[in-house]
Amino acid sequence: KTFHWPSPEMDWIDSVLYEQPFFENITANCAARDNTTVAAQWIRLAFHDMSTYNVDDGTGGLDGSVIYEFDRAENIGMNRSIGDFLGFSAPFFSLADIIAAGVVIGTVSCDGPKIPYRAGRIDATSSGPLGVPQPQEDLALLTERFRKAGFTPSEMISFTACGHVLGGVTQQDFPEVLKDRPFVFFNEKTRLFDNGVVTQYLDGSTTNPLVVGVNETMNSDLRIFSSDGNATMQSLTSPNDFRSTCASLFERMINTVPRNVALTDVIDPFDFKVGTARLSVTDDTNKLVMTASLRILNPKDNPNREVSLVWVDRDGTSPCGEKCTSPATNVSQIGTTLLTKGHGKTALQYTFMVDNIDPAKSIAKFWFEIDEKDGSPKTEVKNDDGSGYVVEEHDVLYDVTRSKINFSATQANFTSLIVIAVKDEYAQDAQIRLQTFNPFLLPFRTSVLNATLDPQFPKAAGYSFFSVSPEPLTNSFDVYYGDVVPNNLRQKFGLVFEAKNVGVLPPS
Ligand code: HEM
Repeated sequence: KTFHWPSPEMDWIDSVLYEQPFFENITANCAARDNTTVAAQWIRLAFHDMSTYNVDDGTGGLDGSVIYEFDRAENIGMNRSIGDFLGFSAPFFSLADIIAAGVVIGTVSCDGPKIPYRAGRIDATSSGPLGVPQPQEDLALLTERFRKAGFTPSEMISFTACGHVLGGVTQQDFPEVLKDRPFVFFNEKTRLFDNGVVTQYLDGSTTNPLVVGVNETMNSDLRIFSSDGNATMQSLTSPNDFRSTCASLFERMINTVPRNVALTDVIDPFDFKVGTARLSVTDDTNKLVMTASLRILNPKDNPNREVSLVWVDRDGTSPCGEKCTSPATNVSQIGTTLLTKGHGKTALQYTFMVDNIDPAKSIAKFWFEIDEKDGSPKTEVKNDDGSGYVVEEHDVLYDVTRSKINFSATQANFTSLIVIAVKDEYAQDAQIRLQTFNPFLLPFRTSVLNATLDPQFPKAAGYSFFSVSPEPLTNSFDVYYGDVVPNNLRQKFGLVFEAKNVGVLPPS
């Protein structure tokens, strides 16, 4: 299981799911918030976003339209968690994709089952139709709402039971349901994922406010759970069956997308993952430097292992004898809860820095060698087709050595200066354009900016340096040489966080 490198798209999505602490930290260990849990808020948000689906014409579904629907009565309380989803998106990773990832990551953070994840959702640009089931509605209307969203009457029961495993009812949102307390969990015995919502309902001990509330009209869980004489609820008493039922219904929920949207294959953690190979110009030696990384899944415990990056230059030869070999400069254990608990895997990340690269010959291709130092043959990691990792671009580089990012004291804001190195022979009259992406403002913003020759950076190693400052909170960009058309794309998905110079924004 590996992608054909380079794929900045797969690299990024995989890292949000399996490597980065930032998103999962919000829900780590089934974190509590606003009386409930973050995971419960995320799952409810996804459900409400998905509820605009119309199975009859294949429109709506999980499409991020919820951001245009916060003022609806059916979405009361929904905007409490939307801020959690900002900052992770990219032109190929929509708000809807990260909301879907929230279901997968949130569920696992509360010890729930692993849910397969696909990306590729497309964000709506306006609100969808009404359609979220509400507690005061009668059984016929609730059943119709679930049918319209693609669920049978029996699935409606299981799905609602699974949805109401985590979290509960907030009085401020539903004063008709809760009269005398600020909040009640659907299952008061645990905040974690189990089937108490089913067993307590069946044995009569439940405190679920949508079952035993004083206001019968609002007891929608009771109406739904009992709608087939409890047959479906009785089929969910085995904890394992319940987990797998919920995993597949949550998977259906996050994969309910408009008919014209094609989701990717399931994105499981890759066995070997090669990160971005970033070439830039050193600031003092007139040479190039390249950083790269290799993640190994489920490595044996072996402190003697040696992992090297092997490379050849653009003459197809090697300036260091038979081949150039650079040992890893660092190794660290990485992995989110979704990787470790969800998939039962561990991972080691090896990072590399090749310096002193002759700019005239650069690096044409690299691969990795893993030597366990136990007499077994070395493992070569050479892309999915065995061809090695080919560095295509040498003339227009995202120069992370000169680029700079400035964070505000709280880290809530940041600006950047992005520097692009252009080979001198292409620099004269060059049109360097950045298509930038800001995933912190809703709806997300794309802009096209011109980078201009920057006199503060003298020519070096045969390159001239162009720079531009994107709007604050821009997290990523694509670099074009000429007009913004596919053929002119030179650097895909540069992250401003790769900039080597980190500064502080003056207080505003
Ligand atoms: C007839 C169907 C349903 C009705 C009428 C309904 C209604 C409600 C209500 C009134 C609340 C309390 C929200 C608040 O106080 O802010 C709630 C919470 C919740 N619902 Fe549902 N729900 C239904 C089905 C589902 C389904 C299918 C899911 C599936 C994912 C789901 C997920 C959740 C979650 C996770 C919470 C807890 C939110 C929190 O603690 O912040 N619900 N639901």
